[in-house]
Amino acid sequence: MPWIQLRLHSSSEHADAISDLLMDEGSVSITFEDGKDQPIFEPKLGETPLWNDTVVVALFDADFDLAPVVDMLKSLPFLGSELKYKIEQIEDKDWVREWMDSYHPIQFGKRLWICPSWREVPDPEAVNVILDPGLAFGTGTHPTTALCLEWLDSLDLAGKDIIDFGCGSGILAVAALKLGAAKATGIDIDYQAIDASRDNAQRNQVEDRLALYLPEDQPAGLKAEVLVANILAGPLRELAPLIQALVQPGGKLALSGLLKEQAAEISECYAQWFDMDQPAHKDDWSRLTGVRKSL
Ligand SMILES: C[S@@+](CC[C@H](N)C(=O)[O-])C[C@H]1O[C@@H](n2cnc3c(N)ncnc32)[C@H](O)[C@@H]1O
Repeated sequence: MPWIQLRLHSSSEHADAISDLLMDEGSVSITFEDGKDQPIFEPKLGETPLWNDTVVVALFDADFDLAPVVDMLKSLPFLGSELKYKIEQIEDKDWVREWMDSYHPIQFGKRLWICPSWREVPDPEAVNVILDPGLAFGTGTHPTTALCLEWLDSLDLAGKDIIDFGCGSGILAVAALKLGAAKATGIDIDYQAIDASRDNAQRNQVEDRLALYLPEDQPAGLKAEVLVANILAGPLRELAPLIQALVQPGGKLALSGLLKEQAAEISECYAQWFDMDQPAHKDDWSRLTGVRKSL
């Protein structure tokens, strides 16, 4: 069945109220979009922050008369006759099929592939991680994850233990295990990430070598030979004393999730414990690596 879609510009303050009114009027679905390019990094758990310029997108059945709805919106004091809106016909599509079609196997470095379960594995001899997009962050399509996967592929992980700090979907821990790591520990503040990591480890038959913890449950004295953390510059800075203590002397560190302009500051911060390398870049993002000094 085709649909009609009403798009209108609003603010973070009024978007929820408009959404409720449009649902009352008969909209079958509402989504919010960024009206300008204002990325929202790392919302706190339980928070759903909106953009200053939020576009409310409401979907209606194709035969729905939108004129009274637009009149109602124009009568709202916070929208008024200046209301910026657009009405579009939406052709009917198999949206699930469309979404699935947009995911393909991706190669990272020389040996590693991340493959959605519904695709054929391009190279059965490669190190293949089967992973479907889900609620937790980490499919490999984001440059910050890609930088970590390329780094893991470049290491000799055979027999090593690794910590994936901020494990999200578990993609890095599972990839490390499939690349030969003996055991991995995933840590995340989000229950959904712990569940997703467990599911992805099971799908890849490495669950017996993956331990998962919320930070408060993490064992005392935990240390590993390799640590990877893809969690944005703010937490990397704040958690530096904690993160450095998780790496054994001579152990390897990779930090990702920082923008190019943040790399020098974060590198300097970790240089008190690690011999830091030059950053690697992908798009606007940087990855820092280093080796733990024997302090
Ligand atoms: C950008 S995602 C990275 C996911 C995955 N490791 C990847 O590389 O795609 C960051 C993850 O770090 C988690 N996180 C954020 N702050 C954290 C903290 N203080 N301690 C542990 N995990 C944290 C988030 O819940 C999220 O799952």
